Amino acid sequence: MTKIIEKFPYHIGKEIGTGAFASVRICYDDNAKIYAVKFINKKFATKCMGSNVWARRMASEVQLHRLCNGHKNIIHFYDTAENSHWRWVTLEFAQGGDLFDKIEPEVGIDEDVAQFYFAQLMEGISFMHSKGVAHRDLKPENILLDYNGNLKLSDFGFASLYAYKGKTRLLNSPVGSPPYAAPEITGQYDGAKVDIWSCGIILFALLSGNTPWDEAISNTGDYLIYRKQGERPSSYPWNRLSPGAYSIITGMLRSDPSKRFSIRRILQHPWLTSNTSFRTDNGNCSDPVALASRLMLKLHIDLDKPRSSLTDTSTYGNISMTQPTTKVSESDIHNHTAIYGYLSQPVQVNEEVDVTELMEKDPSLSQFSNTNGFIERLAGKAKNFYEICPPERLTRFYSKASKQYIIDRLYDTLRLLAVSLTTKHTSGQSTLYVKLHDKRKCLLQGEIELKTLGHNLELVNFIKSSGDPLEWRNFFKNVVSSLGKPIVLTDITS
Ligand SMILES: Nc1ncnc2c1ncn2[C@@H]1O[C@H](COP(=O)(O)OP(=O)(O)OP(=O)(O)O)[C@@H](O)[C@H]1O
Repeated sequence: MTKIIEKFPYHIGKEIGTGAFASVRICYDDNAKIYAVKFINKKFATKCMGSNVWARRMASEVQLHRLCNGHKNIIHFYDTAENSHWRWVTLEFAQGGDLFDKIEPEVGIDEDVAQFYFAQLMEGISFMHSKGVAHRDLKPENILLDYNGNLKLSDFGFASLYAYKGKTRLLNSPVGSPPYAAPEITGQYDGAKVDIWSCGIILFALLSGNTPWDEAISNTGDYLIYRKQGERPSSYPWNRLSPGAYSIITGMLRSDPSKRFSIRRILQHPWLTSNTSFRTDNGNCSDPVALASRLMLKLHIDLDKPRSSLTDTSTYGNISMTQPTTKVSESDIHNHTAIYGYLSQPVQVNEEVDVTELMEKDPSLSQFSNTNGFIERLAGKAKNFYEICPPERLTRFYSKASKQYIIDRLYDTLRLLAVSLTTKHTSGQSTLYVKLHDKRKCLLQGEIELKTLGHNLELVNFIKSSGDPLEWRNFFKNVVSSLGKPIVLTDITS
């Protein structure tokens, strides 16, 4: 691929994510070293935020991320530069994708796997706090994995310096995503304590596949019930947690920040110190293949069981605090090139793909199987995490139905789910751009890409561009369950 941006030092590959003002793409240098580069369209960011606010936010993100360089559970910051149109930030590429893409909604992951990831999360946060930096936007979108399945914290867009040279200060901007944000976020608050709250919600989501409430900033819904139960709930799903997990989570989710567990107390909690089955002495994963297999074996879509539809997706209000409402107009989202121009052009696919070999090695097929055989077979041959748990999103399926038939059925289903939708057809590929709100009323958007692989085989890929990966998987499950077995291939022989 050619260098097409003035002064840009890397070759540009495919888009791997988008944020409020950014398109994140894989890029590589002349030595084939890979990076994730976050491109910000300066004109667009300035228009939405005002030049002063944007310049200050950018400077702070870069400065604080650089300050937190040097920890194995934090994405490494390399460099930043700009030309007349673009500002770019060069980062370590988290090759394993989103951790929460590998987590089953409403189910979660096994407790020892959660202990492993939670310990890595707390080590990353503890390092940030030792530098005086609060992240303030901890949520599944910002928890990535490297090549070996180790956790990497990303996105310093809302980070803030709360301690410097022994002095601390209270913060006061209401940032974060409602399900993960601490109750005190609307007033003055201690930056370290709001991060601890968010990590408590993340641990709850790791173990149960859901967040405990829509938001804790008002005394309503499930949070109100939690408060009424003296923050010692005994109902489902709290009663599914082991005593140790219950103790650490409720200690982190104390509404009074002065009573909330400190990082020190969390790191010394017996629930965290007692089980180290996946950890080496330096905190990395001791058995990446076993870890990946355990994650994959929890993913399951039962095509014989009808699923309840997404909740009211037609309401377009109440967007996550992280997502400015002035963000991108509806037409901009569906016409991505309006904002990102040639950065968004689809990458070319290799037409000479060997379909049988591809399917035999594709772990995403295992989520439709009722047995563990597929993953056990892969694990028997695998040497690395990514051979079992691939970097590509697992929200995809194969089909032998005709492309037009799949598109028609997708249209029917998406209409029922009140998903906003536009379509683009190019040779050999059709793309449906979707935008909806998840059950927490946070924005979810991405594309459903249909690619003909030959041999009457279509690959249907649900690629999230922004939003909660757990909710994206929920959306995928709803659509796939509604399409059902005649369309979705459940194993390589069907
Ligand atoms: N270093 C990375 N390696 C791999 N993927 C990445 C990396 N950085 C970001 N991404 C992907 O791009 C997405 C958007 O990146 P990021 O959250 O940094 O953008 P943002 O503009 O700050 O987003 P937001 O609007 O949520 O604040 C992430 O959710 C992730 O899927």
